[in-house]
Amino acid sequence: MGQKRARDPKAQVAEANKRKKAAKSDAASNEDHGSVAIEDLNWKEVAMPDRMDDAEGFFGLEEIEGVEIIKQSDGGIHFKAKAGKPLKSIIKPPSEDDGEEWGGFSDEDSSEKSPATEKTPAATEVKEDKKSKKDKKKEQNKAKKEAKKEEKKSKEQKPNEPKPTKGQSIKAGLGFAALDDVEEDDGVDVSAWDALNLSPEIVTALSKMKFSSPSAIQKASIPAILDGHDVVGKASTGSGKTLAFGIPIIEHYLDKRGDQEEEESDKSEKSTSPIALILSPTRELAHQLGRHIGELITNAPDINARIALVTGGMSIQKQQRQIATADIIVGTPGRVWEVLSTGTGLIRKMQKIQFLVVDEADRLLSEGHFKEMEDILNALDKKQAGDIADMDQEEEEEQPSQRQTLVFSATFHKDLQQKLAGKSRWSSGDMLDNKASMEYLLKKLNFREEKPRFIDVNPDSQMVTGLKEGIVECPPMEKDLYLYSVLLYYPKNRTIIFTNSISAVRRITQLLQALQLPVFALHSNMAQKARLRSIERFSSPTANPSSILVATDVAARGLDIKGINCVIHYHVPRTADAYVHRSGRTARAGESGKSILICAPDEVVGVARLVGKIHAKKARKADDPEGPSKKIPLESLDIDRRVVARLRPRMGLAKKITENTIAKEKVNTEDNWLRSAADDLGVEYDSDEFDQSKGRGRGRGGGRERRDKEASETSKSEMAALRAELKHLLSQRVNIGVSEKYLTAGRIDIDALLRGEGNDAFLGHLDPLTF
Ligand SMILES: Nc1ncnc2c1ncn2[C@@H]1O[C@H](COP(=O)(O)OP(=O)(O)OP(=O)(O)O)[C@@H](O)[C@H]1O
Repeated sequence: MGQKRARDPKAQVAEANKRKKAAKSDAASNEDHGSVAIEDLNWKEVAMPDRMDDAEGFFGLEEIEGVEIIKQSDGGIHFKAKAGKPLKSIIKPPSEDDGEEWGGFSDEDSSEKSPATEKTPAATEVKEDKKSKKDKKKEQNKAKKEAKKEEKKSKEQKPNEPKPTKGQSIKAGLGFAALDDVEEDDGVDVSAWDALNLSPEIVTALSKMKFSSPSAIQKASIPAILDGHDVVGKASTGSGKTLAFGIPIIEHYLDKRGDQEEEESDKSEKSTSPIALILSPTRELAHQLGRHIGELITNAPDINARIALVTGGMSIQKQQRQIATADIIVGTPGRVWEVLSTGTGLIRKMQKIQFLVVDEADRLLSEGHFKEMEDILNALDKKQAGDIADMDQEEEEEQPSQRQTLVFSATFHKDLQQKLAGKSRWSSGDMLDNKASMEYLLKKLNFREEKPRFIDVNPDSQMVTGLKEGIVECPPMEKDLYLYSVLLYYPKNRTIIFTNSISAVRRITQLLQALQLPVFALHSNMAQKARLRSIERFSSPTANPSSILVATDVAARGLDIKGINCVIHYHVPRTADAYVHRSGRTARAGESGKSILICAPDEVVGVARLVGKIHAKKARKADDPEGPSKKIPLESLDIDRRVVARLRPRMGLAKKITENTIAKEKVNTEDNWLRSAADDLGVEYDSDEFDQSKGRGRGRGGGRERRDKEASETSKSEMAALRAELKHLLSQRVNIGVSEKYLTAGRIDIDALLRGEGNDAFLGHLDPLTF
């Protein structure tokens, strides 16, 4: 039977000293007699869920298994191993301090581990000694790095090896086959990274990934992070922010591994405290961050850092097991908190992290994640979730943390930016509004330095270079028609369409499906697996190059999908930042792309103001003749009226089919719900009777329901007829004022069409849109 004892934390230090002095001789002599004293037993702390960390009475329980109690003649109690178990299975192994490594420390120094003595001069000495040892180790590592680098360089400098051009080497998008095998000799010249003095392992990975030079944010942030600073990084979408923090994390992993190899060479188990916690606002983004950093690890020789993904939709227990052995944890705040707070010992592990990364920080700190962020930050700093009103008191208790805090985004609203840069003071008023909550969280981030390094590599422009911005104005009821027209203008473009509602995502997806376009949906009401499947299908390298993803703003931030050429805003974004992030799904990593707003006339003024705000700084600099123009770079795109007219019939049919399908689904859902409610009540459900009693079809408010009901009653044969008619129309090219008999009269480049080039959706000459 397992034995338990209460552990008195105060007596621990003294007991440790006593135990240590007596351990060797006593253990040896007891072993001879087959019995062991209580203090020599290999006690194990009883694990408690982190939420019960402060549970009085349980705290400090220890247990041991496989022992038998022996009463001694002098009344004392000793223990021996149960029959069949070796004695050593119950004896405490020699402590770390017993090793020769830290020779020269007295027994008193062994209490260095106790928090009570951590700040004594002796402990400081130990720390300093450790530090100098660390420094030495670092120097050795550096020397090793240099040597390896030289070796690598000489290998790389093969004669006649063509150097890739910059454009060739930069490719956006990880694709989902990102972890595919990479050819050993497939690397590029990476000498442009030399100034950052990275480990050869990482340089090799960068070469294999074909990242020939660091991006501006990487060049500026990596050295600052490696030097131990807190960093707030701002750079445009798709500019490589992930590796700007990912590379220093892996560098730290290598350093730590080097230290451990030396310090733990005599230990059977390696320490598994994680190095970094990376928080992201959405599941997709968390997965992508994990994949991107994972790609760096996979391509680096001899790096086995483990990444745990902690997002909703997966098993909590599994995630807890993964965290226990992970080096890097990437997750969304809600799930991270759920997993940490219900786990055992996980919070304590997390308190040892070296890096806390808040990606898409303006979103994480401002919106909807307040509670979980607060809980996580409190837990990291060993505080209980506090009342906001108690902030002043908490302020006094706050100590700068040891970890580095890295905060990144493409957008920081002015106020947040100033606060992060330490240019404006924290307000201490009512903390209940949004702005105040954000400030409160910022304080909770607990930077280790008074002012973090604020690195803004694009202070004058939030929009990425290589992006063209356009606007299509259309009648309010014809957005679908104009959307379809734009899609046909750019038939071989991978496109994301953003809407402001889940119902719009559902409707537009069905509409475009009816029009036989390769379309996928993404919104937060979808099951996790369906969400990942949509992204995977949309982004797969083998997917149709004209694939379309219809999404809410859940896809607006961070998603890095290869080859997206076009972003369409079906609904005007609600904020300027949303416009920046949505548009940033294209024109990534030096590529080009276009962002098109579809607007009703009454939306145009608001849109112009929104886009103007984003480009304001650039426009203000227009006094400089070499500088950018004062004009807002938003092209008005004219869709040929003939195109719109020719597409109207097919759009009419597609809309009818979609409305009928959605109405049927709705009525079925409602019927199912009523039927089960009637079942619960033990009454019979008659839909006609219910309709009459509800007055369906009569009076105010009955119109929509009536239409739904009528639509849902469209017979199968009517639907089949609609589908057949649409199919027929879709099988034909859209004729833009040319008769089939003139096909060969030089107005159409038949050869180009046969080669699969040009726009084969149309018959006749069509002026391209201005971009
Ligand atoms: N040094 C580099 N050279 C070339 N490509 C790079 C480099 N660093 C990163 N990339 C690629 O650039 C793309 C964008 O990177 P990342 O997703 O980190 O951008 P981001 O700045 O975080 O964008 P967002 O603000 O939209 O989240 C990725 O496909 C990545 O593989």
